[in-house]
Amino acid sequence: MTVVLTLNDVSKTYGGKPAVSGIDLAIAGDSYVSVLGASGSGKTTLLRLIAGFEEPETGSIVFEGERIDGTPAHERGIGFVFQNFALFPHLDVAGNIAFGLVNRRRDPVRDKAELDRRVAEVIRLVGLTGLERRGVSQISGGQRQRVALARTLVTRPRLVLLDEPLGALDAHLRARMRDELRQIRRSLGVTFLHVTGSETEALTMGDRLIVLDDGRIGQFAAPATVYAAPASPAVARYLNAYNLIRGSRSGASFVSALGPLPLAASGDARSASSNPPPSAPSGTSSNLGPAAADGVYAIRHDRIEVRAPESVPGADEIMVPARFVASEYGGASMLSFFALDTGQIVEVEEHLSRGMPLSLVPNSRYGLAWKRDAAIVYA
Ligand SMILES: Nc1ncnc2c1ncn2[C@@H]1O[C@H](COP(=O)(O)OP(=O)(O)OP(=O)(O)O)[C@@H](O)[C@H]1O
Repeated sequence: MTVVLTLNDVSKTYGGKPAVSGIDLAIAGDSYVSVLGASGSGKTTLLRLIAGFEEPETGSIVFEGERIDGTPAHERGIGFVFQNFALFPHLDVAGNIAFGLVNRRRDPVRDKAELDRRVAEVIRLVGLTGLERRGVSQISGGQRQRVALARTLVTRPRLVLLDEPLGALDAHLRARMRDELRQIRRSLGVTFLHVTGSETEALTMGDRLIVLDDGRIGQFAAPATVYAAPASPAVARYLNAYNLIRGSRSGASFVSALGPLPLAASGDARSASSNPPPSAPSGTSSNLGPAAADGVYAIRHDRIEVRAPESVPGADEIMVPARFVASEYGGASMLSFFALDTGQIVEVEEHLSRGMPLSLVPNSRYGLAWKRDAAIVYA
């Protein structure tokens, strides 16, 4: 792996409050890296530090072998695309794309033929052929997004920072642009560092996924690894795919307000006990049940099966009673909400390709069953 960007112990505070803290990171060349995290977790700050719009208070940033912290943004050779594309309204599509190449301080392109060739090349790449002379107010949101991308790519950066680039687009266009962004990146062999608040986008786009947790790196791994084995309850929470139950580990059980949840026999249990005890983030404790204990039991939405309340669980299973509240039909899957006897709401995702789920009656009681070894215990 060739490393294109390294951050060593990078920190930044605003008014004494940490925005990012002690970030260590090595990003491979020719890769797509997504950055996921809650609002305020430091995603934009991280990009601004790399771009050069902010300077770190500690640590160093190395890009293509050269230390760049302290270097002005326009001399770093790093491209960026932001959510509000900030195109020049008085210039047409080609004019917007050419602008940066003509006006950059280092190595401006003044030769008309060379300029036209490079602009045409990138217009073809992002699929804007035929729209070169349109004003940017006369094209669609998706096309404007492509102009913003083209304007960056035409300068041939080795690294492009994208801050919620698809945030302004409608759901259909967003899904299409995800695929296009991946293809464009691959064809150029550049590295994309893409910030998003959407777990779906983060999981589908990146070859690797960084989860930021309160200004620190919560996990940096392949999306499938993060999804299957989140490093902490905070990471699991951002994925929006796990039910989290608070309690503590006691021998072969996890003791919660629901009662003891037996754990898988040793060897099967997936435990994240090497992680520090999770802290209770303010304002979210109701998602975790009673706040008495310092451990967390995580069970993925799609690992739970809904059964008749009187059914008997297998020896390797757990079953808890719950009251059905409501369902959301999602096309390929059904998301159902159940209230446990503790009042905590649990989500169950059933893939409809596996057959039609039980037809559920609101306020009726059911059994929620899962394999003991499907749980992840942070304790
Ligand atoms: N210019 C600033 N002045 C003061 N505080 C700031 C500034 N920029 C960011 N912060 C604070 O730093 C922290 C990290 O902010 P940042 O914008 O990086 O988060 P984010 O993950 O990008 O959030 P969002 O998803 O809402 O855009 C937050 O607590 C934020 O309030």
